[in-house]
Amino acid sequence: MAPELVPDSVKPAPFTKPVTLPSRAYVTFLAGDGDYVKGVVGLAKGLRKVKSAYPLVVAVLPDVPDEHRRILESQGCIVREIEPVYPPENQTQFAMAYYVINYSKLRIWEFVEYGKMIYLDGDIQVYDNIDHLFDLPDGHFHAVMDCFCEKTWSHTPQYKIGYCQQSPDRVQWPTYELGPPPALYFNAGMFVFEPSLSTYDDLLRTVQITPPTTFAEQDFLNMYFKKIYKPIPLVYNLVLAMLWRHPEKVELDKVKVVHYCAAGSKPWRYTGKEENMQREDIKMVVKKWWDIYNDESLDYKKPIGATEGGVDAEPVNMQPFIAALSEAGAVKYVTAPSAA
Ligand SMILES: O=c1ccn([C@@H]2O[C@H](COP(=O)(O)OP(=O)(O)O)[C@@H](O)[C@H]2O)c(=O)[nH]1
Ligand SMILES: OC[C@H]1O[C@H](O[C@@H]2[C@@H](O)[C@H](O)[C@@H](O)[C@H](O)[C@@H]2O)[C@H](O)[C@@H](O)[C@H]1O
Ligand SMILES: [Mn+2]
Repeated sequence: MAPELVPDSVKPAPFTKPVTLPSRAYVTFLAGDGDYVKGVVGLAKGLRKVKSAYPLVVAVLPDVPDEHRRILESQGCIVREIEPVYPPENQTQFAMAYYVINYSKLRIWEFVEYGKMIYLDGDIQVYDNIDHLFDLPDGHFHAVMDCFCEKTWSHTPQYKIGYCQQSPDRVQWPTYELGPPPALYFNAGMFVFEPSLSTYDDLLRTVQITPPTTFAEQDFLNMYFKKIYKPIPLVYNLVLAMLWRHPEKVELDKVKVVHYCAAGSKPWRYTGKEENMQREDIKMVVKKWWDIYNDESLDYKKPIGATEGGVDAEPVNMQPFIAALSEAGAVKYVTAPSAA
């Protein structure tokens, strides 16, 4: 029977009405029964390593198997099933055929039990605490600007003339011939947003009347939030192509969030064979990802005495804890009357 702890330094605090702050959480998206679940496990462990104060919610499609959901719950994730969102019938050639399923990300606007959320792709890793981003002003859509220089953009006028918003002076946008330059455009692998049922309903209504385009929900979100989009520094979402497309803008040791979206850079599938994948900086960030993924000290441990596991919760052995405290002389404890 665990003795009752009665720290003699504790005085009952004067009763104050608890202040309930709108809750906050990170959220990611998982589809399919493939290996992206490794990305989400890595993300959960990375957020733990940087001591984030907020949970990670995982919006899973129905095709995510129970075994993967259990793995995520065992890593402390909050697993929420969502229904897919499909764009209207279309002949569009998405940059990647599987992008069609990424419209399902829009379901996260329905998570209104949270006042503010930070969305992170499953192929993202967080290497420094970014909890302060939750304090960004409401009423905007905060995300990092994308880069137009990869072949995936070859269908666009900006790619054809070599213009990129990351280095607008490198090739000037020919306003006379082409009109105003494209609006600032964000990468949809990471963004700060406020869930809202009215926005959610409007998003779903609007997506059904918007012809799909190459970058699927990323293009759609850029169009939808164009008026309130606020760029945040690149350290919050390093799209890896920036390393070879705009190296002068990247200080790798200052980067807080790495987005493994360059072709061949997904750590759990890394072979090093694709273009740019033999770069020393790429090999270093892939190793950093694996170091976290393989670090068992970062696995989730149920809080002491947590019973959320119900009847199967492991009885917690309090003795070492009490011994350490009593050695420190911090606590005088009395044995609670036996319940037996
Ligand atoms: O088979 C898939 C493909 C994508 N995703 C999710 O959708 C996000 C967006 O896809 P991806 O990151 O591959 O796009 P990229 O950023 O590489 O263009 C991923 O990070 C995952 O969170 C997934 O769970 N399973
Ligand atoms: O479904 C569309 C996807 O579009 C984006 O990926 C692209 C984009 O970043 C391009 O700029 C890169 O060239 C490309 O490599 C990369 O895959 C988002 O990262 C992803 O979350 C998702 O929205
Ligand atoms: Mn991604």
